[in-house]
Amino acid sequence: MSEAVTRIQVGGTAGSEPYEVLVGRQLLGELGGLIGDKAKRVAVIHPEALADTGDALRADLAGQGYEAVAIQVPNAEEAKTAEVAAYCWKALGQSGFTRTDVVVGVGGGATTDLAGFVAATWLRGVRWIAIPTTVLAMVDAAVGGKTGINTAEGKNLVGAFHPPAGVLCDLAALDSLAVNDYVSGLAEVIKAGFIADPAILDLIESDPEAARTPQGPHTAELIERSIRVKAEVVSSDLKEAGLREILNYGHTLGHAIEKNERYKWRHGAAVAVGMHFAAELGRLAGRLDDATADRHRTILEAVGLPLHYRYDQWPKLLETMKVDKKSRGDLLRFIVLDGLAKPTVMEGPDPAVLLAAYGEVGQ
Ligand SMILES: NC(=O)c1ccc[n+]([C@@H]2O[C@H](COP(=O)([O-])OP(=O)(O)OC[C@H]3O[C@@H](n4cnc5c(N)ncnc54)[C@H](O)[C@@H]3O)[C@@H](O)[C@H]2O)c1
Ligand SMILES: O=C(O)C(=O)C[C@@H](O)[C@H](O)[C@H](O)COP(=O)(O)O
Ligand SMILES: [Zn+2]
Repeated sequence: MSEAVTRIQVGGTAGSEPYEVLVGRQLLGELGGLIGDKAKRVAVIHPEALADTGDALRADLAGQGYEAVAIQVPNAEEAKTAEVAAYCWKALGQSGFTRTDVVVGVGGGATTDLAGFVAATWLRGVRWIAIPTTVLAMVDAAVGGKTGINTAEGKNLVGAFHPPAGVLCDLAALDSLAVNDYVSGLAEVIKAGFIADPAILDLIESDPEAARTPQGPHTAELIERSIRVKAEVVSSDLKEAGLREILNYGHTLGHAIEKNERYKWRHGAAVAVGMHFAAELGRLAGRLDDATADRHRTILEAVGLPLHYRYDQWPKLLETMKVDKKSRGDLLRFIVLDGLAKPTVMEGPDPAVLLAAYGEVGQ
């Protein structure tokens, strides 16, 4: 018996085209309809780890009459570079890709960020469809239209807001994911819990060990709840004029750690440390109650996410945080909580409080 498909609408306000995020199994039958009949060519951008999936998709699309090409890119953050984007542009140019043709990004968040960026920049913007294959990409990266690549100076420093035409989250894809990558995605799920939907935290805390696997009893609900949080925020503030900044909870320090580790740490792991830091910052500034701050430690630790980073790296991390996209001039800005599900912006925190918060995180 096939499981039900959940459809979550995104956008449709403030001039952005609406699109759907589908969550379920065996969703590939939906792809042809999303691509549409104006397209002649389809480029399937996939990571090395999903070579078979990329080729199967290409063959399927060719069988449907499209001129389909598969573009294989490196795994993980190695794909989010100007060089790899240029490689993709070359492949599109060589296949005669026009404005009515469609890019499909299948993979984790690194691949969908790259594929979306390639689609945003090719001919100043062609349609693209995301097929996220990690928890993190399903609940966060593939939804909301932030696309981009890294530079030597930092994370996602080059990019564009370019929403997809549709997102297909096939839960079966999660079965082949390494446990480390599955757990990394839980950081963004937990983020959605702290900033907007505490029921997510309750579900994870009811059995943290089960939450670490796709076979856990709450997998679909956790993914759907997190997507709804993201969908609601980006639908009202696509270009991060205000509200959308709450999705950056834990990211100011998290991105600095990723850069410091030359992108060898998974994004979710770095964001977990960043959320621990943000919770301590909120607590020490007298905004966040002890129980909610402590809850960050217990839930992140319970699913196996890291809480700590190297104490001696603070000066470098502070320097990197200055180019965070939330910074304004010399003003550092952090998302903190005024309480559970009450995210807010903290501007220009006292350097002594920042250091004290890092004192709880560094070791
Ligand atoms: N655009 C956004 O709004 C947004 C939101 C959150 C995160 N991100 C970005 O997402 C990226 C992290 O994404 P991620 O955690 O998915 O990591 P990832 O894309 O690096 O994937 C992790 C690894 O798993 C492999 N993989 C992917 N799917 C697989 C599967 N089903 N089976 C086996 N292996 C598979 C990948 O090839 C890679 O080696 C970061 O670059 C982050 O900045 C973007
Ligand atoms: O969608 C958003 O907005 C987010 O901030 C979601 C984050 O989880 C994501 O990692 C995003 O790519 C970070 O954006 P950035 O603008 O800080 O690079
Ligand atoms: Zn993130």
